[in-house]
Amino acid sequence: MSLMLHHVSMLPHEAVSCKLRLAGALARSHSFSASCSVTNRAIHCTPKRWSCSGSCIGVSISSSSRCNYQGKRLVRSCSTTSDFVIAGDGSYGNKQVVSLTPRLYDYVLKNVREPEILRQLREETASMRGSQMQVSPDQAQLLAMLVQTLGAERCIEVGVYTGYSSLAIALILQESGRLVACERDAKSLDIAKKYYHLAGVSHKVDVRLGLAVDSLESLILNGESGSYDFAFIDAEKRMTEKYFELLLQLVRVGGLIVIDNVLWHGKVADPLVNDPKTISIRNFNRKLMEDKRVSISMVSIGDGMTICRKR
Ligand SMILES: C[S@@+](CC[C@H](N)C(=O)[O-])C[C@H]1O[C@@H](n2cnc3c(N)ncnc32)[C@H](O)[C@@H]1O
Repeated sequence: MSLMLHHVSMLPHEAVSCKLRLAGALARSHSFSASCSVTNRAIHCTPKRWSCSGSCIGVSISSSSRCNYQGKRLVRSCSTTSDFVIAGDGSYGNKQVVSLTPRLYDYVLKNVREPEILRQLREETASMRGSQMQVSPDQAQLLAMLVQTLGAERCIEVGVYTGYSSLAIALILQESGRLVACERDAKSLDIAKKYYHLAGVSHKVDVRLGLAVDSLESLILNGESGSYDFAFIDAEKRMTEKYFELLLQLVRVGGLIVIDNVLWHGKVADPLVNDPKTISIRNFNRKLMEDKRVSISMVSIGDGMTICRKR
């Protein structure tokens, strides 16, 4: 199955640029790669594995010539400035939401005030196995902003890896602040600890090596329920609901619990993807929608984060 778009109104270099954008868009929205070619009048895109059924993509070459594919209204523009999407549900009108392209994301990253020590940690981690696990600089900045805005003193992180998000939090915490950092992998924790030391924040971080559930349960047993202001969940995805329940006990009313990877590379929205991790994230997102114990805001930053405020 392939997608063909007419581009009679485009200049040759625009068509080539559009071809690249389409291949990227298809790859991003469906988690697989697509090969595209440009002919005189059309761009042909052939995904290597077409997993799109009920909700498919439409693509617009310019704002005036829009191509709806299989009757749905999710639109990607190949304008030279930006891509955008429109909700498939017509009740949202024609509200256009900007969609990140590599160029636009580079722009976002250029507008992140990343502390030098975080940049060093990110660069050291970049060559390591699992480097894609660390939160993005824009996510880390948002986490730090939430902690600062909340005036948080007591924080918990579940899933430290080499410490990028925990260091961002520790850096913004007041001197009297404390971050309980839960991680089961000693090797990656060693790197995190090295950077806490280099950044002069070791005294703010209480590292807990071991299974996060055990660490959280020990905090509860220690009588610390309701005493934390902020928590960030970024560990084993099938355990997210368990972490959330424990953290809901540990966080005070008005405190925040932020959950990472709620969009799971877009797989949560693809009914044909039903692996255990995707199902568990999808189920968790659905439950959270109904959970009256928290106010929620799902934010499409990084791989998607949901911010929950305990009521
Ligand atoms: C996505 S990474 C965390 C990335 C980190 N927040 C950052 O920004 O660099 C997930 C981490 O959770 C850890 N992890 C997974 N399951 C865990 C568990 N049951 N208990 C503690 N840590 C766990 C993994 O070892 C891994 O380092």
